Amino acid sequence: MWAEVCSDAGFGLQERGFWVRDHAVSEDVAAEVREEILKCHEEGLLSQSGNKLAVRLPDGNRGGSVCQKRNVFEADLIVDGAVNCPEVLEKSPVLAALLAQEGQLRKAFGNLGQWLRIDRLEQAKVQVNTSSGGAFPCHFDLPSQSGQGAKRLLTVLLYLNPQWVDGNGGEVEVLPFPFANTVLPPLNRRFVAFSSCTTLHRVRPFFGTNRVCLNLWFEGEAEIPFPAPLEADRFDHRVCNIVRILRQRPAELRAFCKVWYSDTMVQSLRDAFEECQDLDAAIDLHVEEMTAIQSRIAKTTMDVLEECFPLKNLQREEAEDAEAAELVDLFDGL
Ligand SMILES: O=C(O)CCC(=O)C(=O)O
Ligand SMILES: [Fe+2]
Repeated sequence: MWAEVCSDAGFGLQERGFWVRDHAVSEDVAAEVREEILKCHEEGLLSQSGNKLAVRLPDGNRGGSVCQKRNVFEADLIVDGAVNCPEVLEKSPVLAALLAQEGQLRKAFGNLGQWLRIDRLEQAKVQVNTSSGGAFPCHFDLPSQSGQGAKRLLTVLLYLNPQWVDGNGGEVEVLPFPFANTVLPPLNRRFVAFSSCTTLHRVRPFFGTNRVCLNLWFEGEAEIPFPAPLEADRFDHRVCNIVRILRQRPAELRAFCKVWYSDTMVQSLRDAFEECQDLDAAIDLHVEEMTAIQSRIAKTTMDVLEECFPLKNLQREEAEDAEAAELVDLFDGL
């Protein structure tokens, strides 16, 4: 049921940590799965989605407070590798068959090379954003029990939105530092895969009717670091050095992203949650933590990154320069 994962996936995943493929399932499968998920939603089998926002508690400790996301409904079908919501799967035979074939995906990702092995489908979720701003704040898909044993590696999203048009919003925005932010419309049959623990992403506010998607989280092993170090001959060598260090230490990369994407993170929190005390407390804590991290980053590092962001391929830049020079020649004689 799943289309082949082609070889350019390996390149995208290793270099940028994400990869996009259209036509990932057939038109018929997409239509049937969408219908099944919407029917389950109509029958009340999906519940409103919440996030635990990190806040500073009155006793000074760091704690969590659950806030509901506006107009986002979901059901976890598989949790820790086991069926969690049998009532949704019983009513959704095509979705159940698609999930039963997740091994095809694992095998296809495994065929990308020795550097990647996907072991099991750890979690699966269906989700409906029902307009009027359903959004997700910037986040990483960290496993809930982020202890030693947790091996969550790859997030896969499948969008089922045949009516989506420009202006509906609900795009997933991937922030694959140090490359440019990538805004991906949730197009029907589109499949987006990324490294779960190192790819910052958010969902922009949605204003259409019923944005449907299937979320899969896979466990596995990848050559470390994942994504890989940048190829030194293709990019600015100073950025390659900084990125190599950050990618080797995913927790540092995530901390760095709090600084680099600070404004986007704050805006995404405001987009996803109603104005409330907990939201203000979460933003205050973000600013506090961001400021502490910022003080640990050397000014020269920030200067280099600011000069080069978003990172461009050196060869392509040279080709663009040559093209621009040709144009100058062309117009010189006029
Ligand atoms: O709705 C989407 O496009 C992605 C949702 C997401 O990021 C999540 O559930 O972790
Ligand atoms: Fe996510």
